[in-house]
Amino acid sequence: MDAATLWQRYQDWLYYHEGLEFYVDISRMRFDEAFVEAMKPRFAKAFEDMAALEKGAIANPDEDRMVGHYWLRHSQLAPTAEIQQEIEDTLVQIETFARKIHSGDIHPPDAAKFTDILSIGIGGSALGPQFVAEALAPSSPPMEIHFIDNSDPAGIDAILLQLEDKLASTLVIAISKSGGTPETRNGTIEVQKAFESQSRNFAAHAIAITSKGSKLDQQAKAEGWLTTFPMFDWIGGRTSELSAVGLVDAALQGIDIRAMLAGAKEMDEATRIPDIKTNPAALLALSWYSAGNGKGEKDMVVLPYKDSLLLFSRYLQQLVMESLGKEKDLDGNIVHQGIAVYGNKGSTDQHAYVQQLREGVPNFFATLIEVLEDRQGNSPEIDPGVTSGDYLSGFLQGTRKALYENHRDSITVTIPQVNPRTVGALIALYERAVGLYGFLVNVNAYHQPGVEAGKKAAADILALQNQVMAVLKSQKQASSLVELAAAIGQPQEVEAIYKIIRHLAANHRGIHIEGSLGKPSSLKVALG
Ligand SMILES: O=P(O)(O)OC[C@H]1O[C@H](O)[C@H](O)[C@@H](O)[C@@H]1O
Repeated sequence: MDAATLWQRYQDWLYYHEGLEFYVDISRMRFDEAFVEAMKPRFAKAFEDMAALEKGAIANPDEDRMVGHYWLRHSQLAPTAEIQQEIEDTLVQIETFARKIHSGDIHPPDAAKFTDILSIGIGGSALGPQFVAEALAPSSPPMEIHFIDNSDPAGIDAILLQLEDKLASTLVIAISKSGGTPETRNGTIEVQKAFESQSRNFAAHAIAITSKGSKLDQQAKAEGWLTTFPMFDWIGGRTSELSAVGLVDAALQGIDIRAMLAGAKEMDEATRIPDIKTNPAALLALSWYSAGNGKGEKDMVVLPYKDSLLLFSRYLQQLVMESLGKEKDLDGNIVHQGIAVYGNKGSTDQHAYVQQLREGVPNFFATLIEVLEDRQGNSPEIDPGVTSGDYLSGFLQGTRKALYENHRDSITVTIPQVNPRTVGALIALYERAVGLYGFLVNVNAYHQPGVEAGKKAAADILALQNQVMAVLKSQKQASSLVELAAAIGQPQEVEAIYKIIRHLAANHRGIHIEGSLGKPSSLKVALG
């Protein structure tokens, strides 16, 4: 395509949202008008399905659930007055709580104010709060946030070490929709023990964000935690950033949560329009479909050219991959759908893997996120008349051009600044694009049956470990791994038992080993 035709294509396809000053440019995705025409009937159906979802249809049929994250920022859209009231009450509850924490009206037993937040959660109960903290926390926030998002003991230690001298003024927020996720439970128990080791009353430092009646909810109520915030049944983990899950952390850090919600609401209005060309989420879904043939044949590489948006690609990884990565479509056909997402930030990644993007296996399309404002205030000159921000902007344009010239497509999303309103809008844009794409390829974007298999297998390993320990306790002589497996009645699990023993031995858990760990068949294992 010559320069004049490309410039015309740019102008023809450029989306601009006046109020949000938000641009989406899909001109560097190589689809043609015939493709757009062919997609129109599918989009017409997707727009209808989306409208039904927003009205409260059971859009997550396997779990028999409504899908209501759009109501969070426009409560009047909720299908019942009761849900509308719950949304509004929770928002007021969050704001009142944050105000009282900041003022010291609610304070810990041994300090005048809470100074730090320890947010414990995983998946959708961590990624949104982490992304928003990185993007929006002010330079001197009223409270500093820390996260535990794994069951890694060394990771937990690192966070507890940071907080060792500040536990007296630390507010712990346990976040789990189900209230039973093991990683979150483990982190919470370890933190509870850390408080107890300093003879502090954990309950007076803790709040929970969880579904009503969950195990976590019951624990918080039974132990008299400071308060609880509800996680609604009709909100999925990966679309929960604008529910209490994300808003409590954000409000406590002094982030304007009403502005986040307002930005999301404005974007929702723009992405509700049932017309491909004037709907930015439809433009993204169209581009994803064209890049990967509607089968996810190309990965989505996300490159925000702004350090504070570093975690956006990680956040999108769950939103896109957990929503779209499905074995079966809604009719039960095996489809193996999905779109792989990865990325960190530009131009940093230019010096890491852009070499492969430009010249290597062409199995991706890029999404470049551009922020127009370089920094608040003036920039020093690096070269005469040139700032660091000019370089960054040049690198973005350069990468886009170099990729396109070598037949690598890209989308560019441009926002004026990173602020609560634009971040809310970005979240809403991608939530809607994922929803529309899910309808286009006919998958349930709101369940995650595949995650359960791994969770169940992990629980089986822990059960096996208990059985191994019970057998070892009852035996005087050392046993081989094969003998142990036979004693448990699970001869097929020798390899799993070997790995359990190796892990226990590395952690001083009373296991005595003879033989070489490098030669599993040589091992004799006993307690003591
Ligand atoms: O909020 P929770 O119930 O603890 O769930 C946390 C996460 O765990 C699961 O494995 C799901 O796949 C995620 O969608 C969810 O966000």
